[in-house]
Amino acid sequence: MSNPIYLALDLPRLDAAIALAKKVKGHVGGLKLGLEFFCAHGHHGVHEVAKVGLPIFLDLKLHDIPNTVAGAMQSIHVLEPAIVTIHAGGGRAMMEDAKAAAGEHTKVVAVTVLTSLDDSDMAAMGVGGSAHDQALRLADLAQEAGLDGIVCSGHEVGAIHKRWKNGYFVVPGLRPADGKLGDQKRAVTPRAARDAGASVLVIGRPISRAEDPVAAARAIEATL
Ligand SMILES: O=c1ccn([C@@H]2O[C@H](COP(=O)(O)O)[C@@H](O)[C@H]2O)c(=O)[nH]1
Repeated sequence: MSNPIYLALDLPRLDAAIALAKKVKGHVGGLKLGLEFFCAHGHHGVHEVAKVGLPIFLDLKLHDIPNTVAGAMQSIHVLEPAIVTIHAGGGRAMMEDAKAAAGEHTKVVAVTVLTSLDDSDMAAMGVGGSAHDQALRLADLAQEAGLDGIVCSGHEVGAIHKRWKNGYFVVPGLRPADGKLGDQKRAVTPRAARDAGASVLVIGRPISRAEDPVAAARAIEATL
C-alpha cells in the first residue's frame, strides 16, 4: 500500500518548502500546497515543488459561483494536480461544474466542515445540528454531485465511509497522541483516521514545526 501521508507545506518561503519536501520525501506519499503557498508562489511555485517528484495536492478550497469555480479549475489544469479541493458549501451545481472542468486524472474533493470548527461554531453560524451531522449532509451532497470524495475530520470519516463505499476521503486535523492541537478542534491521531477509512492523511505542523521533521515523519509513519 502506498504511503497515505500528504505533508502540508504551509511555509511562506519557497526555498524552505522545497528543502523540507526533499528531506521528508522518503516518509510521505505526497505534498499538499494550500492557500498560503499558492497566493505567495502561484503556478511557478507549484512547478518547482513538483520537481521533488511526489504527487501534488492543491488545497485551494474553491468556493464561488459555478462559472467562476469552473474557470479556476480550468486555469489549474496545466499543473496536473493529483487532488484539488472545493467547498461543498458552494452547492451542488458548483461541485458538478468543478468536476466537469477538472482534468481527467485529478480527484476533486469537497471540504465538508473544516476541522477547526466544532458544534458551537455550527450554532454560531445558524447551522442546525452538530458538526458531525453537517459533515454527513454535505458528504451526501458531494456524492450526488459526482465528486471523487470529501474532506472531513477523523471523527466522521467512519460514518461517511459506510454511506459512500468507494469514496476518496481526505482527513486533515491529525495529531500524534501527545501533539499540540493549535487551531484544530476535531483532531484524531493519524492511525485512528486511517483505521476509520481515510484515504489520505494530511499532516502539517506535527512534521513541519518539529525540531527534527524527518524523525517526526518517520515516527508517524511507523504508527500506521
Ligand atoms: O478541514 C480542513 C481542511 C484543510 N485543512 C488543511 O490541512 C492542513 C492541516 O495542517 P496542520 O498543521 O496539520 O494542522 C492545513 O494546511 C489546513 O489548511 C485543515 O486543517 N482542515
